[in-house]
Amino acid sequence: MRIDIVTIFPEFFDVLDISLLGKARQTGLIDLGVHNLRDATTDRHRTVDDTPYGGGAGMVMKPEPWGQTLDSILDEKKNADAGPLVIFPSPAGEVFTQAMARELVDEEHLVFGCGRYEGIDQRVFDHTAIRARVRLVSLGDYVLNGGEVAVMAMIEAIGRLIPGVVGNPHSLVEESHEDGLLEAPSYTKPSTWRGLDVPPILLSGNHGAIAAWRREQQLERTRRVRPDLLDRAANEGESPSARP
Ligand SMILES: N#Cc1c(-c2ccc3cc[nH]c3c2)n[nH]c1N
Repeated sequence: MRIDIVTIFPEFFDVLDISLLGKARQTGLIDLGVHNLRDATTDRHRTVDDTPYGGGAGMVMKPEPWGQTLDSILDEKKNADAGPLVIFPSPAGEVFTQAMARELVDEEHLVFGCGRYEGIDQRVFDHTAIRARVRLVSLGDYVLNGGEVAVMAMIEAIGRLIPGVVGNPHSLVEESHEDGLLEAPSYTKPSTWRGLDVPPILLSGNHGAIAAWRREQQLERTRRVRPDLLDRAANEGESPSARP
């Protein structure tokens, strides 16, 4: 997978040199390009923002540096459907979910555009949508100062699903949200710790009973902590376990 990131804080993504994603880059599973939006400016101060038309607090990101930077990433010869998917993190976007991560891991090329200030001039989204598929995506219902944190989270959630990135692919299946439920509690040695025992079923060796116990734990935890996930599954006509 090719990933391009447009940002005014390129050093923010230095962390993608380490851990599993860093290894994925070394082995060629992920090809990453980070583009400093200020490199597309022409003034001495490398200005990327200006005051908003219509007034209002804060500053808006100018369209010109975005247009020039995206020109260097998007292949004009490809039609919009054949080219990369351009994702702009935005509090006004569709909420990012594990299902979306699973959908996006099949993309050959993702471009992430990190806004700052009060956001990006709307014409950047409109013009980009002429030449590429565009999605505004939100990390959740809270306010961040820019798109970089959201892009980091999305890249990790998507990148770890690329075959070969995570050592044991089976571990991807038994995680929260993979089957529409929260994961069951986990335990390891010692069997007693500070007077707290591991549930005896987990020491029984009865794998069928262990699987049933874990399933019940998932359902109980999801009912208690995230009943909305059960509602979502019901509305989508799926049993929580029905993950494609
Ligand atoms: N994704 C996401 C976001 C943001 C966000 C994204 C981009 C910019 C650019 C300026 N401020 C931003 C906030 N806030 N909350 C979320 N869940």
